Amino acid sequence: MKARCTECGTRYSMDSIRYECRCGGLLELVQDFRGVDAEQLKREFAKRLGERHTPLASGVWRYKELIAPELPLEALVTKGEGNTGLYSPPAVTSYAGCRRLWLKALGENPSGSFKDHGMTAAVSHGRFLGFRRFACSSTGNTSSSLAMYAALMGGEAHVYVPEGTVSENKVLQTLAYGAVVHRFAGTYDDGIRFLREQAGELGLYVGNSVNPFRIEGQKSIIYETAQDLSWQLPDWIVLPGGALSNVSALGKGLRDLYELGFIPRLPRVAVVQAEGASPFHRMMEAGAAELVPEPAPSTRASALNIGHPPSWRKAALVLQETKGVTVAVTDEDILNAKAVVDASGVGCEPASAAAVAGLRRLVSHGIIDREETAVCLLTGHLLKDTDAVGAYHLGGGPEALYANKMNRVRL
Ligand SMILES: N[C@@H](CCOP(=O)(O)O)C(=O)O
Repeated sequence: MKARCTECGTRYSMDSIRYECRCGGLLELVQDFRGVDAEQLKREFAKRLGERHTPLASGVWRYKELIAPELPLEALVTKGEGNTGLYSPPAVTSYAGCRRLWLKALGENPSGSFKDHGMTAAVSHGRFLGFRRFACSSTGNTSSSLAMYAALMGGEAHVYVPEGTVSENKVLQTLAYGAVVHRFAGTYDDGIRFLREQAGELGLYVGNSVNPFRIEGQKSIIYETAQDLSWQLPDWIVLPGGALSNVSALGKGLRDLYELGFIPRLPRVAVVQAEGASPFHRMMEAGAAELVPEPAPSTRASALNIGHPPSWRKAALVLQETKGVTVAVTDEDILNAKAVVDASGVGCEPASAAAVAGLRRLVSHGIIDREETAVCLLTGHLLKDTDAVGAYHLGGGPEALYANKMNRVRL
């Protein structure tokens, strides 16, 4: 396996784990698709949709040839991740305002978030290299996913979670999977800095998105979405932006599909940040070449509470390649959009709803045309943050749209 620095182009052989280049740039794996018969692969991917109880039944490992061809099947740590629903509820489409909208419900993954797509790849690779101890910095979804896969393979998980700003549901889920939870005063960004400096010394395999194998697994999200839509992607892919790993993985997956001829053109990408944690949006809006980190990010969409997203350079490249845009939305916009997604029967956590809120704003500002079509990636499950649900529906949230449906009755 080979990796290349996304900034200076230096190449590395990946016989051991490496997260960054000597220049400090992030790495990406180089896949060699020469000799791949795309039509034959498409048929194979369609056939695997009917598999059950084999590693290739997973919505990640279905695409193994494009993700980690060298990993033996026995090395895979998998729980049937992927295979999530793609829905088109009319209420959400009319709320967003575009002609056709699909919601990719990534919260239906085994640990309840999109992180499972990447984590099955990272933990499988770590196990293949002989690691038993895994680590991450997290706002809660990465930690739950890492803890689940580490437990499945009989390994240890050490997770670094900021104190006070992470949904308790996620912390409890992580603890329940058996992880050692290290809480600290600070943000996700501090945890990443700590692991970048200490993981090697401590013998820890890092499952964050600075790990290029995580990104390889995560790119299957767009493979699966494209396959769900018979390889006809809509005009726009809209997704929330925190650490921006989902944007870099989306970009890599789109490049693969285009290069292989699976899709005839690249859709445009819209990245939505929460106003209180929007360093990437501010950089793009200003046309700046460097990201200025936010020292104290703050949003109710806790998964987006990130001031220094490690993948910002990769994400900027994706926007350049896809003629993409960014937008920031308020917490109020996010929670109102979430109430609409929840009431449609699909449901999601607050950070995911940022995608719908952002789409609505982009349509109302004419940046996305009303006649265009979009997929919103809903990154996490409604039950990931029940405090947000309670505050909105029972605590007189920003616009207690549905609160009047809660009756207290005497029977
Ligand atoms: N919201 C994320 C932040 C971590 O991002 P990662 O892409 O580095 O794993 C979380 O759930 O922890």
